[in-house]
Amino acid sequence: MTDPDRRGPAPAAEDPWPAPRARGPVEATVTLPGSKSLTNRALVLAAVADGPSVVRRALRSRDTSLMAAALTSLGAVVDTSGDDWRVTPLDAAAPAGDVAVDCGLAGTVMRFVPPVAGLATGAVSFDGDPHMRKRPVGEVLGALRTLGIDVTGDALPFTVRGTGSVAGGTVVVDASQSSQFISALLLAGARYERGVDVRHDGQPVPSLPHIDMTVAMLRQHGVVVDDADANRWSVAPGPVRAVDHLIEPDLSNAAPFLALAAVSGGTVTVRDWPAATTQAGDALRGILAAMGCMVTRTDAGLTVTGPDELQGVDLDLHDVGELAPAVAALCALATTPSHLRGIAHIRGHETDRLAALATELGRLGADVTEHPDGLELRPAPLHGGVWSTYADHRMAHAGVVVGAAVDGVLVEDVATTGKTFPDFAGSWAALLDRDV
Ligand SMILES: O=C(O)C1=C[C@@H](OP(=O)(O)O)[C@@H](O)[C@H](O)C1
Ligand SMILES: C=C(OP(=O)(O)O)C(=O)O
Repeated sequence: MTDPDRRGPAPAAEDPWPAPRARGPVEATVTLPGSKSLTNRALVLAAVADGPSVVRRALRSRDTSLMAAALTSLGAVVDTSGDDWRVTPLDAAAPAGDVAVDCGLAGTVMRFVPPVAGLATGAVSFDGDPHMRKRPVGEVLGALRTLGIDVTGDALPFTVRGTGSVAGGTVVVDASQSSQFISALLLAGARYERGVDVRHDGQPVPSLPHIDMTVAMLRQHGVVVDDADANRWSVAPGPVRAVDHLIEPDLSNAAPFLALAAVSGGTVTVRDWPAATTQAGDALRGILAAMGCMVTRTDAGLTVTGPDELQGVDLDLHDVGELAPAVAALCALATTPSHLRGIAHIRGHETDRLAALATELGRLGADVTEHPDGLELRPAPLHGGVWSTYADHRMAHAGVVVGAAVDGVLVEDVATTGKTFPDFAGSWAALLDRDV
């Protein structure tokens, strides 16, 4: 299985990586790579569209390369040679043959590609990294069976046998573990004979902005989506118009960079911050302001200036759980207590993030309590030590944020950031005037 961007093109960092320390206020302007969520949606929509299209300034990272490879194996042509990726959609009539899809550790590949595989012809077997076999996908696979697709299995490894057409119809899923269950069924649903009508039944769906992103992008492709009622999304059958997308910078990956301003009392600007966006990372503006930062958006981008004393916060991060690792790192460095709640679902992310954050922050001296759905942190002096990342890019982000403020933090496998950010270590070290 191909895995070209596991380490990115940059020289491998020392492992464990001595996280560079901010010796004073960091003053920097950064240009971030494109959004993973936007790139992988744009690729899926291009693969089921009615003509060729271009994904401009696509993110080139492990997750997006795996998505491009997966769609290619289903019969789409994805030319990733330049910054703008050119996609020719898959031809349902042309047998893809029996192929294998590597999901790596990408939730978007494991959940968004099986509904597309039903539209190809042939047996498509899915597998991924060891931890990926533990991440939930059974609700999506059960829904696909209800919609008329032959699927064997309830977790990785599983097989989808596509026949080139899917009946579609109504399904009920419990998406309380991941919003991606809903997005997955909506993205390809217009191409099903009866479209798809998805209802959620269960505890509240997390990460709703990501479903809004899916719906907004479907509408850009001319797909009719009814999301007027809570917990119900209905996609009318019809063509998915080919549309070129320009990918915004990844605002969730902005978290560690803006956090650097917060912990060093410096000023960091992230260029090209969109004035309007469906990205969950936009919530960083409010979160950092609540922690005492000065946050301004101008034509130059989003600028954050850190306070003299970082304030703790009491926040429900249910909608923006992917920000939790970086925010937890900031809370551990704050001068007042914090409570992060509503994020039980992040136990099903790249690792059990609540357990991982409690363990790693605790190991460096943080006063942290792990709850079933969150973390409580009280001010405590932190010290250096090894920070394990559990193959989780956002655990690495949290580790380097702590390491910017505390001497002697050694971040294991910082290269795991290649999941969504090529050469993260190089970009981070450059801000702190250090070679990798
Ligand atoms: O659809 C997407 O692109 C994503 C949805 C969210 O997943 P969950 O709903 O599982 O939290 C988010 O955390 C993930 O990083 C990306
Ligand atoms: C949860 C995440 O990723 P995935 O798309 O693999 O679910 C994440 O990037 O924080």
